[in-house]
Amino acid sequence: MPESETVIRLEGISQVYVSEREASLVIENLNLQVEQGEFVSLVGPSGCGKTTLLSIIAGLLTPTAGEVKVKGKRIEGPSAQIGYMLQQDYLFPWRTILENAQIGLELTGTLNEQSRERTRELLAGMGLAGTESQYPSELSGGMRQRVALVRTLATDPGILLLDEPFSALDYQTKLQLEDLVSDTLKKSGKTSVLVTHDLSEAIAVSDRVIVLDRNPGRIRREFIIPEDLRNAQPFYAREQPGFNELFQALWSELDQSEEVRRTGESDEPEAGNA
Ligand SMILES: Nc1ncnc2c1ncn2[C@@H]1O[C@H](COP(=O)(O)OP(=O)(O)OP(=O)(O)O)[C@@H](O)[C@H]1O
Repeated sequence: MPESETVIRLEGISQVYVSEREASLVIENLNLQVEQGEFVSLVGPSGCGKTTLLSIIAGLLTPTAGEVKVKGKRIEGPSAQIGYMLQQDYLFPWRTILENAQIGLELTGTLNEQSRERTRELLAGMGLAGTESQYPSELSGGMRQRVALVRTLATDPGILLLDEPFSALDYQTKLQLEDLVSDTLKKSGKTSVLVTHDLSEAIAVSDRVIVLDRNPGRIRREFIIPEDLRNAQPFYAREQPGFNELFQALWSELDQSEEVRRTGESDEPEAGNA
């Protein structure tokens, strides 16, 4: 088994948001490592700082304390090696599908015949061949989200940050897209961090699921997903033995996390922030 390589390293991350009325500690002394090719999901109660963490990893937000390293180098701003995909597709309605998909290439000055061809291939791989000259309004929600994924992958980032990318889709489309995304990212060896509220999605697509506490955001517990679940396609992982037990364990951890919030008590995280 090859030695793992740490791609993302968060060290002692704290984030305080300051408004006119108050300062709130949203994340406290959080440490996290994500290895090359690993798929990690972050789950936790609303407001525990999941999106804030993704923004910090993406270099869009400088943390109040601590540092982020990507492949050993400190992140100080947005980087071409990190792609970010959101709940909404944010496609430009006046651009065709191909023009939307290659916008990152234009912005990074890397649009050429070769990268355009690669984008066409990515569209075809997502079942979108033939839509290149159509406009976003002519596509379904699931198709648009696939275009958004192609746009993110077109610049070939090594790291993918996914902030609830499936949550606005109907259930069937969501399951199909989970399979497609998981398959595409695994085959291309990307390192991925997904934020989701859907526990079964987190179990089905991840190598590791991290449960966060709120007030302040800290790692409460992490779950390593067993190999047979990891090797199954997300759709079928849900039918594997052990899936329901894992779901219950995660649910219970989340419930306790909510309980901490409701009572205002501090609870020692079981797995620590390591
Ligand atoms: N720019 C900001 N300024 C001040 N407070 C902020 C800012 N962004 C987020 N917050 C606050 O920080 C906390 C964490 O927000 P964040 O969006 O990171 O949480 P989350 O876990 O992603 O939430 P959700 O699951 O609801 O999307 C929330 O209380 C939010 O109101």
